[in-house]
Amino acid sequence: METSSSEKEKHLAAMKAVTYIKNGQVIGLGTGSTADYAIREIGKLVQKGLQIKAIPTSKKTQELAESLDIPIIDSNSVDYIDITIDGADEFNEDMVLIKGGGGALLREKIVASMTRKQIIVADSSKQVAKLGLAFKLPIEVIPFASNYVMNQVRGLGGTCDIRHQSGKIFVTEQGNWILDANFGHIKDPQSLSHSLNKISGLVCHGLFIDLADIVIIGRGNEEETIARKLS
Ligand SMILES: O=C[C@H](O)[C@H](O)[C@H](O)COP(=O)(O)O
Repeated sequence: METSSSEKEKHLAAMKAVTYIKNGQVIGLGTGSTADYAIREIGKLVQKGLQIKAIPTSKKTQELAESLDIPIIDSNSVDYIDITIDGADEFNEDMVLIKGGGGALLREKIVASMTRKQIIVADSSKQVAKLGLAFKLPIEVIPFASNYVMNQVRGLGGTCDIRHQSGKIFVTEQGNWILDANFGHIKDPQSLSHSLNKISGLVCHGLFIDLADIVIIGRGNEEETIARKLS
């Protein structure tokens, strides 16, 4: 499975993250290659007797969890989630994230909002001094509104492309489209988030602000933990 140093770093971060899980908790399962390492580790712990219930953030994650016999529950059956372990495409020193590279940002943001302790796992390449330069900001839109939203994004100083996959428009699990928006260096994520949230037809954007409680970064042969607040 581990083919490169970044895979090793993802694995290290994921292994550390699962140590936060306690018996009886409701666990949010993120989406992506880093979250997958944590899900596989949770599967091993479940086989050894750990009792948890899990809420997946995508069909792919649900399928992986089910294949490992991790019990799945409906997101509407609980009022909160104890711990979620998820990845990120970028994060900065303020623990502001860009997510959505895999197109799962909407369910990921809902799950993060329901979560008491959101743990982000990442390899060291995801840590950036300037958000938005290396990775474009994913924006989920209702297809009917895509041209309108693109014009509004232009008005905010960004350019964007409709995401394609295998020559076709990428459709999210909610039936929406993703715009990958380039704002250059996102100097004021709060302000941009606020402006984006006001656009009709824009369902969700990939800026996660004040949602991460802990970021665990794999760095070489070790992992490093950054915590936003004590709990
Ligand atoms: O939509 C996808 C998610 O936001 C992922 O958590 C993000 O893209 C990071 O994925 P990976 O761990 O594969 O780099």
